[in-house]
Amino acid sequence: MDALELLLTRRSCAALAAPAPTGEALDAILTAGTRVPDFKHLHPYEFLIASGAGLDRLGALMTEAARKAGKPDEVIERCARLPHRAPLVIVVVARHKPHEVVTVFEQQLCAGAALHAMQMAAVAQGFGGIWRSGWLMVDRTLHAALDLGDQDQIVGFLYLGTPTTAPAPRPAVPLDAVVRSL
Ligand SMILES: Cc1cc2nc3c(=O)[nH]c(=O)nc-3n(C[C@H](O)[C@H](O)[C@H](O)COP(=O)(O)O)c2cc1C
Repeated sequence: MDALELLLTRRSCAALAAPAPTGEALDAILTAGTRVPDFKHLHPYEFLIASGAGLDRLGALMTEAARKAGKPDEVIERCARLPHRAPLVIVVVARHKPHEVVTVFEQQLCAGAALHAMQMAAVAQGFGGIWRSGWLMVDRTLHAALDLGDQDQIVGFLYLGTPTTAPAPRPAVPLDAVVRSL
């Protein structure tokens, strides 16, 4: 797919089924995540991959986080199923690298860019995906369970798989609503 066409027509897809990207396709996706703009090349990110039994493990950690957070029963019960909305979930983490110039925020932006680059690399290979967040993205119990430090931050859950429905084209944002000449 032409790069500009991909950028101008991209859609997320929440309706995802097997097969998930594996092997060389998955390697290309992960590599795309490492090709993003990265001030001082700190690679301030980590990609945690869950598929198969890994989805169950991630769901169990989310369930435990919901329990510890005192969430209502229906929220706790739903957590185990959350990761199973796609055959592959990549938890994208901003892994803080202490640096005298590059701030925590800049490192988080880099990790967010990595997430989107991976989503686009998946689409370019015929797969689909969606960037998800929610309260679990900022829950420190889940962070600790994933062996993340206090300065680390999950920036999103990238759900990937094969689209079961083709998303409709998205209405264009009028440029004059978001662009201003200085
Ligand atoms: C930081 C971030 C967090 C998001 N969290 C969610 C989410 O938890 N659930 C969801 O349905 N969409 C979420 N979205 C939006 C979807 O990723 C997607 O952009 C949206 O469904 C619109 O589809 P489109 O990308 O094709 O326009 C999030 C987007 C961003 C950038």
